[in-house]
Amino acid sequence: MLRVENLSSGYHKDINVLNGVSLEVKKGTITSVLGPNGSGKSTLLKTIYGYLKPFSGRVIYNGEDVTNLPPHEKIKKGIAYISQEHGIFHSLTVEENLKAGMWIYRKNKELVKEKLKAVYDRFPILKEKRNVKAGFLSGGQQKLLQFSVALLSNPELILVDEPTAGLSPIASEEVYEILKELKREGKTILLVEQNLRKAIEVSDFAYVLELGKIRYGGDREDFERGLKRILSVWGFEL
Ligand SMILES: Nc1ncnc2c1ncn2[C@@H]1O[C@H](COP(=O)(O)OP(=O)(O)OP(=O)(O)O)[C@@H](O)[C@H]1O
Repeated sequence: MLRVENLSSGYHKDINVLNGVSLEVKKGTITSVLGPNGSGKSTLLKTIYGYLKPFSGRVIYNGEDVTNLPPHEKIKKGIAYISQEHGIFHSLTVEENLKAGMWIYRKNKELVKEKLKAVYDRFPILKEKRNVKAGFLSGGQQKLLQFSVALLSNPELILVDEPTAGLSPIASEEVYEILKELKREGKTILLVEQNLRKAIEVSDFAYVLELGKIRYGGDREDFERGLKRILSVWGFEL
């Protein structure tokens, strides 16, 4: 579904954060990108989504070269992005955030109502808090709202950047459950996650990124062999 070919990218000309990254995300899978802090995981998602223009390389989505499409065009193609911190407006209520996310459907009142109902059926807590400003929600509830806004466009592929960063263990568990549920619904997920044990548990494939290069890639059985050793070199326990 998604193929990243030899992607190089960064924030300043001449300073590469990604140095020729290649990877593949198969339809219906959860694929993780793991790696130490600063290895370029977030930069990779931002480049795939179009927030950053790559220096070289290509992003192929469903056979089409989408390398230079900006984010709003990526959404139309069926790609969504859930960033670490952004994506919701703290001064707007839950419902206002959802409505803002449905701006393009605003004239179709029935559709807006239907989509709101779908969100509230999936996450009843958001219905309960629909008139609360997003900034007053707990970290876990804000994450649910972020997922809900991203899902409004009915994406096929969701890029998710460290969804459990700063969350309590209980809220994190809820996020992993959402990821598994989305996979069961047929969505494809490219995940950057700090909790290696959990990332591997929910993933079909994983790649290890180090200093802007893919050092390793494999499926869950491979994790047990090579990957465990690589991760232990960084001092991570699995
Ligand atoms: N907006 C920015 N401007 C300049 N440099 C940046 C910017 N964002 C990240 N970088 C640099 O790019 C490199 C990779 O950062 P990135 O956030 O992609 O890493 P990461 O693997 O996601 O790390 P973490 O796990 O800490 O989030 C780092 O050296 C970082 O300092």
